[in-house]
Amino acid sequence: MSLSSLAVAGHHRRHRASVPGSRRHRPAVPGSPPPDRFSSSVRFPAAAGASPRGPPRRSLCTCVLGSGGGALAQDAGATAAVLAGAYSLVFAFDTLTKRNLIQQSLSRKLVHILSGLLFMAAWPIFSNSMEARYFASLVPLVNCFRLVVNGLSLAADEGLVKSVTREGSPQELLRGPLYYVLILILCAIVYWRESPTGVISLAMMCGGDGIADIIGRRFGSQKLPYNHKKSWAGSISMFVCGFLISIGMLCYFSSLGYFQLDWTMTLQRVALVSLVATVVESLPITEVLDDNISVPLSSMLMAFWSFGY
Ligand SMILES: Nc1ccn([C@@H]2O[C@H](COP(=O)(O)OP(=O)(O)OP(=O)(O)O)[C@@H](O)[C@H]2O)c(=O)n1
Ligand SMILES: C/C(=C\CO)CCC[C@H](C)CCC[C@H](C)CCCC(C)C
Repeated sequence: MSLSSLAVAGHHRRHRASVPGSRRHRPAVPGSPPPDRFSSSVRFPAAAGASPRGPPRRSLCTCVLGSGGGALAQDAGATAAVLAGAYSLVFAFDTLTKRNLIQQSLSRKLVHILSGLLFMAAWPIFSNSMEARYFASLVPLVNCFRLVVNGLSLAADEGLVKSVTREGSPQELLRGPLYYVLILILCAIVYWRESPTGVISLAMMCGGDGIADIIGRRFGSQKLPYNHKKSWAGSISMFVCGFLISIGMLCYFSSLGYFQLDWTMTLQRVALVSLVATVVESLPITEVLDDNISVPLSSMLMAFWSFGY
């Protein structure tokens, strides 16, 4: 069964399992679109296993591990692989920073951009079991513990501190980076591959906010009238790149069959979410509320209102 067929089958299994009357419960009448406040915005495939591409094929995992390759083995392997990727990413940028090949501030932002987007891009390698999202959330959870242990100076991972902090002080790990991984856990568990809300929220936090910093620091001479710490260049780049990265990730998950969207409506909705997140990020509230909280939460609220799930 291909990834997309797995997604379709798994998706419908979850839908049948959802509680009647809950937002996620939809009558499993083959072919009928789910009741949705936005009517034609979302389409779910007709029936479990009835992949638009014909009879389901064996999954990659089943082919590799044999017919006994279970969801548990697949999820355990995927968790180990993504965790190794997380450590490798931080190690790579620590090495680049140590060799003075990139500045520490750029290293931090590239880790900010790549970590969450690559984590999200890895979601399809997990199985279609109900437990898959919890396996995936183990990766940011392990990094959460890593940040706390080093932030409290109970351990000394110099590479981590250098590649993800602004000034190199361990206590910094307990703010932006910690909020960041907590948002990853939240989106993986609450939204997973079933909702555009989580995908868009992470795209805005990782892609939009990260690029706003890179562009704003470099080209942000024209400051915003209500916040002289932020600039038009940074905010415009956040809106444009946040929009494009959100659409790109939605295309990615849609192409694998996790959801089918009415793209005319989706482009409008994502533009609205990107505008709201950009305005929130531009506000002079960073001292009170970190961007790694305000940007994803405002995106979540707007996306959930727009898409309805
Ligand atoms: N809309 C924006 C966002 C950021 N910036 C530039 O990027 C810098 C850092 O932006 P900020 O969002 O405060 O970064 P943080 O999320 O706090 O990350 P870091 O801790 O690395 O600063 C700002 O001082 C500013 O120079 C900008 O010009 N316009
Ligand atoms: C610098 C950061 C935030 C400040 O705005 C990002 C901190 C990133 C964490 C230290 C590491 C997070 C790793 C991800 C949970 C998993 C990435 C896996 C992927 C395959 C690389």
